Amino acid sequence: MNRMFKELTPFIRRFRSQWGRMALGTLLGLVTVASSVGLLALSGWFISAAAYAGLSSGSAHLFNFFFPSIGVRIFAFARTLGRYGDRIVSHDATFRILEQLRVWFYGRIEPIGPGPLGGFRSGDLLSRIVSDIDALDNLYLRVIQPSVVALILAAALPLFLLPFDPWIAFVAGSGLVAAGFGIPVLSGRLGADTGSSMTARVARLRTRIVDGIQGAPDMIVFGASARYLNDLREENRKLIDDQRRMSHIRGFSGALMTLISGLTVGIVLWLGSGDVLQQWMDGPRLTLAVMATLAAFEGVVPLPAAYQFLGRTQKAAARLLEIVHTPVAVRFPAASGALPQSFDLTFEAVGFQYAADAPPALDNFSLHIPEGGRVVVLGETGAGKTTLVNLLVRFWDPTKGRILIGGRDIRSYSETDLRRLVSVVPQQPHLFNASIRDNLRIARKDASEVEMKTALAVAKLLDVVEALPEGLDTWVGEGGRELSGGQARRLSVARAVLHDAPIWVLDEATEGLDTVTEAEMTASLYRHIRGKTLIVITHRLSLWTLMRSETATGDTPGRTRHPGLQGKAVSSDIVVMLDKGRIVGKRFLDFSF
Ligand SMILES: Nc1ncnc2c1ncn2[C@@H]1O[C@H](COP(=O)(O)OP(=O)(O)OP(=O)(O)O)[C@@H](O)[C@H]1O
Repeated sequence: MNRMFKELTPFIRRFRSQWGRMALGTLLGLVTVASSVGLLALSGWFISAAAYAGLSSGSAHLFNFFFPSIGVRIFAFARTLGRYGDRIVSHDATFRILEQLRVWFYGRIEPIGPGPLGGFRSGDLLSRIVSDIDALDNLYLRVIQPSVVALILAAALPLFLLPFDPWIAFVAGSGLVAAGFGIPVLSGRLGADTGSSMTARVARLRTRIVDGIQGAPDMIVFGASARYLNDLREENRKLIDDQRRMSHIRGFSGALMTLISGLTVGIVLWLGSGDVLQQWMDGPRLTLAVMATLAAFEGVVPLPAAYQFLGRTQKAAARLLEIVHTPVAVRFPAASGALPQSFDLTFEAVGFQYAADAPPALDNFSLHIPEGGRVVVLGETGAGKTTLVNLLVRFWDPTKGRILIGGRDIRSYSETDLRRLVSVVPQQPHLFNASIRDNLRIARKDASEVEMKTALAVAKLLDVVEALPEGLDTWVGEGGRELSGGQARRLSVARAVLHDAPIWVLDEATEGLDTVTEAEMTASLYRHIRGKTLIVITHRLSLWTLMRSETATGDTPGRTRHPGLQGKAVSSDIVVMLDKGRIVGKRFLDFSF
C-alpha cells in the first residue's frame, strides 16, 4: 500500500491545478448521492404515510400532500442536474489533468535526450505516453472523488438515522463502511497483481504490434510471419486470461456488495419492525429509514471496481516514473552568451562508454580541426565513428575529456546555439510521414520555396522532386517509405544544407547511392560548404579519395579534379583512422594513403 501511494503521489500532486474543478465535481457528486437518498427515502415515507392517512378514517383530509410531493420533485431534479453537472465538471477536470500530465511527461522526456531514450522501444514509449497516462484517469474520477463522497455519506447516514434508533444508525453505518471501504480494499488486494500484469501485457502487446508492423517486410521475406502471429496470439491469450480474472473479481465483489447491502437493509428493517411494534416508531418513518439505507449503498457501489483497477493504475504510474527518473544525459545552460569568432573544433582526450561495464566506444580521442579544416574519419564498423557525432551534438557527454568549439567547452553552449553550430547528415536519417516541404522545414521552419529548391539542387534531388506531380508537396510516407533509399538520403542532405551551420558532419552520407550519383552529390555538396569545417565519417575509402582529388593542387599527375572544387590541400585536411575507439593512424592530406 505504501509503495502504491509512493508511486501515485507525484501524479496526485500534479492534480493541484484543477482542485477547484475537482472540489466542485465532488460537491456535485455529493448532491447527486444525497438527492438519491432523499428521493427514495422521501418517496417511501410519502407513499406509506399517505397509505396510513387513508387507512385511519377521518385523518386523510389532514394529510399534507403538497410539501412531500414538492420535496420529491426537488430531489428528482437535484439528482438529475447533480449527475449531469458532476459528469461534466469531473470529466472536464480529468481531461485537463491528463492533458497537463501528457505535456509534463513529454517535457520530462525531452531533456533525457535521444541517447538514453534509445534504450526504450518506440512502441513502449508510445504506450506509456498514451495509455499509461490515460490509466491515471481512474485516480480522481473513480477513486478519489467517489471515496470522498462515500466517506461523507458513511458519516452522514448514521447521524441522520440516530434520532430514529441508535441501533439502526449503527447497523446502517457499519454496513456502509463494510461495503464502501472493506470491499474496495479487498478488491484492490485481489486485483493488484492481475491489474499490474495487465498494464505490462498491454504495453508488451503494443510494442510487439508496432515492431511487427515496422518489420513486416523482413518477416515476410524470412517466412517468420506465422511465428510472429503465434507469439502475438499467445500474448493476447494471456491478456484475456488476466481480463477474465479481473471479471471474476468484479463479479465476486459485486455479489459481496449485494449481500452486505441486503443484509444491512434486512437488519434495519428487522430492528425498525421491533420499534414499530413497540410503537417507538411509526410505519412511514421505518420506510424512510429503510429506503435511506438502501439508497446510500448506491454511493459506494462503484468503489470496488475502481480499487480493483488501482493495481493497474499504480503500474502505469510506475512505468511513467521509470522514464521521469531516467537520468538526464545532458543539461544545457539556458544561455551561452556571444558565439565564438572562430569555429575551431577540438576533441581533447575524449573517452566515452555507453555503460559502466561496456568497453570504451572512444578512448583518449584527441584531434584539433581548425575552422575550415576537413577531416575524414575512417574505421571499420563499430570503431566509434558515430559515437564521435553523438558526443559532438551532445546526445551524450564524454565520460572523459572534453570537446571545444571556438575554444569553449560545448557544454557551455545553450542547446539552440549548439544546434546552430553543427549540421549533421546522420547515418540513419529519419523522414517524417509528411510532405517533402515539411521534412525540409524540420531544418529551417521559415525556409522559402527558393531556399528549399536550392538545397534540393545541392543534394542533387531537385530534378527528381520537380518531376513529381506534386513537387515539394509529395508525401514521403512512413519513414520516407515512398522514396528510394538514395532519394531519402539526399533529402536528408538537403535538410542539412538548409540548416547550414559552420561545422558539418557527414556520417556515411552517401551510403546507398550509386557511384555516379555519389560523386555528383559529393562534388555539389563540397562546393556548397567550401570553407566550412567538415567531418566526413566513412568506412569506405572512396569518399576520402574523392576529397583528396578535389583538394589536390591540380598539378599532381593522374588525379581527378571536379569542377568548382579547386583548392589547395592544407595541413588541416586530415584522415584519421579509428579502431576500437582509438586513433590508430593520422595522415595529412598531402600524404598518400
Ligand atoms: N546506444 C548505444 N548503446 C550501447 N552501445 C552502443 C550504442 N551505440 C553504439 N554502441 C557501441 O559502441 C561502439 C561504437 O559504435 P559506433 O556506432 O560509434 O560505431 P561506428 O564506427 O559508427 O560503426 P558503424 O560504421 O557500423 O556505424 C560499438 O561497439 C557499439 O556496439
